[in-house]
Amino acid sequence: MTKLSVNINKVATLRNSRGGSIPNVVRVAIDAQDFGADGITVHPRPDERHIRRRDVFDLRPVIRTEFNIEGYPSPEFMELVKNVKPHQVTLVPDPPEALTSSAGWDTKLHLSFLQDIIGELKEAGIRTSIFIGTDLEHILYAAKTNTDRVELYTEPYASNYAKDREKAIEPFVEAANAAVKAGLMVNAGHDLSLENLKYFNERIPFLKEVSIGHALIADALYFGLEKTIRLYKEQLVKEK
Ligand SMILES: CC(=O)[C@@H](O)[C@H](O)COP(=O)(O)O
Ligand SMILES: NCC(=O)COP(=O)(O)O
Repeated sequence: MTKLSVNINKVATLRNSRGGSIPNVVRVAIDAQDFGADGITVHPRPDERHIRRRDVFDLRPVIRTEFNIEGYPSPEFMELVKNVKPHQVTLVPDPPEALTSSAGWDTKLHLSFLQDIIGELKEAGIRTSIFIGTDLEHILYAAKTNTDRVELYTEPYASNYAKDREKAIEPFVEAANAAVKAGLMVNAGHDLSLENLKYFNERIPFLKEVSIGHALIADALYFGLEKTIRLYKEQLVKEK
């Protein structure tokens, strides 16, 4: 079954808005795993707008599922992840001022850089994933980086889902098949939600993991975290 990694960036956003420790990010990570999350994802951005460096160290010992840390592989980021040693690092090409992640890597242009970074992470015993779009050449070059996985950037799917879901999913099915053919495993994330997740998972049945944060935390404001995680997990159950 496709694993659900809950991204708790937005819990930290709420906490930081008042400068205290409510909601408690570590408590939410513990409870999210108790409620069925298969992993916890964080994206410690350089400006610490939500997840802070301190959070990453505080979270590590309470992760009994999988810890996925996303980010641009700056020297500071690499020092952090090699220190913390999460199960997986997802490399994202975001510039420091990015509002959110809005593109995957040009793996052809950055091949040598990514090969070096992935070599360092693998040497540290960390599974690697590259955040990527559906350009088939980028998928092929991702395989040349020696990464374990790619994470398909799903915002274009989410934003076109309501208009025409068959059209929206097509490039992702093609890219996912090309990735598997190139020996890569496939993750996915960004703007996945209760509305669009089930169809995405049905059409790409070999998906290893989805990481979901913004919509899931927003849904938790209405349904509560436990019910919300259950609802998202239900979207990932494969029909017999
Ligand atoms: C890589 C990705 O698509 C998301 O995890 C992104 O990291 C979300 O970042 P924000 O929570 O800062 O929007
Ligand atoms: N890698 C995607 C992720 O972790 C969460 O993205 P979003 O659900 O907050 O858009």
